[in-house]
Amino acid sequence: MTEQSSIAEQARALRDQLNQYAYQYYVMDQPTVPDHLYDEQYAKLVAIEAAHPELITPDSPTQRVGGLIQEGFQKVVHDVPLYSLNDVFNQEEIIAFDQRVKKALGDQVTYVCELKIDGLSISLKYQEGRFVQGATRGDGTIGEDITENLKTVRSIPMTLKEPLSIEVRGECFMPKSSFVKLNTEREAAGLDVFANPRNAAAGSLRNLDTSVTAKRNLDTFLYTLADFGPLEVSDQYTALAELQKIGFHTNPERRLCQNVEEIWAYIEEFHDKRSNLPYEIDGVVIKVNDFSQQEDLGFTIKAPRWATAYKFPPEEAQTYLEDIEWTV
Ligand SMILES: NC(=O)c1cc2c(=O)c3cc(F)ccc3oc2nc1N
Repeated sequence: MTEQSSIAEQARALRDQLNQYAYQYYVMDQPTVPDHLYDEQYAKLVAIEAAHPELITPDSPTQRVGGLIQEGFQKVVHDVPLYSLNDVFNQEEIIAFDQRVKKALGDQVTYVCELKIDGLSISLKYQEGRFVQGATRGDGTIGEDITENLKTVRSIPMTLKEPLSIEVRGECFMPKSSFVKLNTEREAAGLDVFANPRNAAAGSLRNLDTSVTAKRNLDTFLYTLADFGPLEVSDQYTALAELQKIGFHTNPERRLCQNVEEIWAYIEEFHDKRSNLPYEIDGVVIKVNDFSQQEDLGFTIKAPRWATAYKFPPEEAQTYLEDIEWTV
């Protein structure tokens, strides 16, 4: 083997190892390697790439730091629209939703409940397993191309575990700890603070300087494929497991519910747990689990008939700010 190819081999091996560590850390929430070992291997890759820039690849972990100053954001037309959800606010409305669903489908319906992450809707496109485009939801049909910003979000895979050409949708959010740290720094620097993590995530993602995005510790939970074609999945619960298997961060609190009682128990459980979660939620999304049943129900002009979003009462607005000493 020549010197050059062994260097290229070293770079590829380091890249793959570091990307696998990142998958374990950001997607599986199971750190497998002490930070100093990660840092050592990262430094080796940086050194090789500095000496041999031609070996830098788009999925190298060294490309996550951003540094591109963009003029503006291009528009992206979503092939499959990103619909919004109809909101419900109490148990009676959930019972009515369940009755409408069963009127159309019969009694054999299973639901999947997911936490409603209070972030920014994003759509991610992959071609043969490589990340090619990321966009905001926008008005559901036209969004903004924020591909370069999303490349700095560590939980978004630059290459999938399988060479799939797919489009996935989910939420990009700022964890509460990152939000408090950011506002503390901004306060100390005499800058305006962000009102809530959702605004902070939006401001960080839609920043023309990607090195700013890279420093904001954004995270993601993906929850749906725009088309299920390439993956053999027939229901939402399985789809979430598949999304995780191919490389995406999914929210672990999802639960299959057989009836309104189980849905309501899930809602009460996470209403109580809400303030202890490391990210903000503003409710629970209830979905018919089976995809063929989702298809039977279809969509209205603006929302799916097979899903609804239960919103927590507003007066419980997040009060986690009280646990830090604000400089007076
Ligand atoms: N914020 C969320 O955590 C969240 C949001 C949506 C949607 O907006 C959504 C919109 C649709 F048209 C269909 C399914 C959806 O599923 C969703 N699932 C989630 N977990």
